[in-house]
Parts: sequence; C-alpha cells; structure tokens
Amino acid sequence: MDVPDQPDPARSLGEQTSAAAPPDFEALTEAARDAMTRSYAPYSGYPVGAAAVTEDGRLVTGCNVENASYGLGLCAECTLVGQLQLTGGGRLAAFTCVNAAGEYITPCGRCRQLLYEFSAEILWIRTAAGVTTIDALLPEAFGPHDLEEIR
Ligand SMILES: O=c1ccn([C@H]2C[C@H](O)[C@@H](CO)O2)c(=O)[nH]1
Repeated sequence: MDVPDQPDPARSLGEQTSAAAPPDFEALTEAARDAMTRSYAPYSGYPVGAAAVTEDGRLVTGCNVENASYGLGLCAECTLVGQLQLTGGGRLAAFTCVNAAGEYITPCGRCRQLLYEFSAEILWIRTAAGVTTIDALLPEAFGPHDLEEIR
C-alpha cells in the first residue's frame, strides 16, 4: 500500500482539509471511537465507529446499525455519509474507522464506493496499515463521471 508522509500533528482539524498533505488523525480517531460506542451490532458482535472531516472542516461520524434481517445491516460508513448529507453535504477530506478494541480497520469494498462518491480531490484514510487515500483503496473507481460520459 502507498503510504504518504506522516501528518504534522501541529495542524488543527480545520487545517486538515489541505489536499497537499495527510492530516493529523488523532481527533478523528477519538471521534470514531466515541461513535463506535453508539453502534448497534447485536448480531455480529462487532461494533464499528467512523469519523470524517469535510473540506470545510466539519466533523461527521457514523456507527454500524445491524438488523434482524442480517443482509440489511448498515456499515458505519453508510450512516456517516447519511449524516454528511443531513448536515450540509460537501466533500470528505479525511476519514477513519475503528473496531470495538479501538483499532483501525480498513473500509469494506462497498464502503469504499460509498466514500468515493463524496470524496474531495484527495480523501485521506487512516487504516491499520497507515495513511492512504481513497484512490489507492479503490483504483479505477466507477463514479459520477462514468454516468456523465454517456448523458
Ligand atoms: O468497513 C466496515 C466493515 C464492517 N462493518 C460492520 C458491518 C457489520 O455490522 C460488522 C461486521 O462485519 O462490521 C462496518 O461498519 N464497516
């Protein structure tokens, strides 16, 4: 995995939206761990929390919400993009998600697609392997541009 330079911890959450360098993920990790505590995961027993910062410096969070009809469960990324849209929309500049142990996890395939839809020019993502980007996690992504091409 391509791991860019490590972030400058002196920069604030608002400044983390610069596309030039990855942000300091400390505050986002804290927010993701807090969101994880609101998870509803009685079936998998695997709570997940997610947090992201938008280009204009807003914090959005999400947690997984499962269902007795197992396949209908929502990943944390799913509720996060819902909250993004409900709180003003915009583009995601940095994202992370954690499990119940507070450890970083890497978004599942479907969630990479969800994040891609709302990503800023660069969307930095902190995973267990380090800091990466949505473009590295979802190369050759299908997206809105593909639909535009045939309209
Ligand atoms: O990126 C991921 C991967 C998994 N989960 C959730 C889905 C399910 O509720 C639980 C176990 O897979 O973790 C997420 O929320 N995000």
